[in-house]
Amino acid sequence: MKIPRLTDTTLRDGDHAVSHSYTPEQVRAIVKELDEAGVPVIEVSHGAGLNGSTIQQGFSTHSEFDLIQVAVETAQQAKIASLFVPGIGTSSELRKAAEIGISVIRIAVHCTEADVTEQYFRLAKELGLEAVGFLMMSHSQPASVLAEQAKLMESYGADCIYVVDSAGALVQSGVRERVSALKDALSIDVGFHAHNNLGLAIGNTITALEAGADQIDGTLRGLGAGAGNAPTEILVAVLNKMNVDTGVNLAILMDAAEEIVAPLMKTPIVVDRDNLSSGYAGVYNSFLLHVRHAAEKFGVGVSEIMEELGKRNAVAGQEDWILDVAVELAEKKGLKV
Ligand SMILES: CC[C@H](O)CC(=O)C(=O)O
Ligand SMILES: [Mn+2]
Repeated sequence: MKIPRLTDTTLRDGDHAVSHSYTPEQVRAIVKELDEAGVPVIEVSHGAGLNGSTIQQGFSTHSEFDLIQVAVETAQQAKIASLFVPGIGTSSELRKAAEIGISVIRIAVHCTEADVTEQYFRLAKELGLEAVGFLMMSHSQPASVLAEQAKLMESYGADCIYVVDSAGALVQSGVRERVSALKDALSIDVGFHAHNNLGLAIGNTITALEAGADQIDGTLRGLGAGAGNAPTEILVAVLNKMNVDTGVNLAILMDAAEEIVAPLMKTPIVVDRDNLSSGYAGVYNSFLLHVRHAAEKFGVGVSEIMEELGKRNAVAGQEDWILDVAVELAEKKGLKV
């Protein structure tokens, strides 16, 4: 197995889990430890990417550009990355983040919408950035479709394409097929980003590496959206046991996870019934809060609503389906709506 490049996204995916409340002091403390540990890439931005601080995505307590600036100033060896979702972010935020000093931009779209990324890959390359494609909700399409989408991104100038298991819905065979298909189709790096809704974040990441992935993601203590991500410290521990030397200092990561990140958690990151339902149904975790409200209001189960949304292939932006589904389920049960 080759030595993967590790990106820690505690300060981006983890931003969802702390309700966008990171402070400059917290960013400084986390970047300092990750950098000293030797983590090569550290991602910092609103959880939904640059310019995500809105009523729809949730307002941030501090300007993400201030947080990115702190990260750039603190890191001695690590590259600072940001996430960019076309439609949420615009060229102007991408330019500003590049000016502040990020080195890597990760451009994320639903996994059938690669065609909207062309202008942003081209701009990223003009700005001298490393550009990574992020195919979100990769469980929802077969490997062949992902490979076509990834090839489009490669043609726009991407340096790496990630299979992103946004809903934590993939099992190991699904990861293997998808990563292998991208490895066969592309001549650039392939990455894998896990969520833990089925309890498989670490196992799936190792499977991705066995299938040839070059880059992987983690977050300290698994802090991330939904059931969280693959914990960076556990990934390094497991890779050490497998004699894959990432060069990252495990002791520093364990201390940072325990002493800096664990105290930030409002609730522990666990695979509870609701997170498991969302992963099992393959529904993105941003639906969960609204599904919980609808379930309570109409007297139906969260898992029943999730199952139906999964059957309808709901993707981010279709949250308005939740009420229709809850009402239909309640009516079927003869409940008053
Ligand atoms: C809204 C962006 C999203 O959180 C990206 C990501 O990490 C994922 O899809 O898992
Ligand atoms: Mn994620």
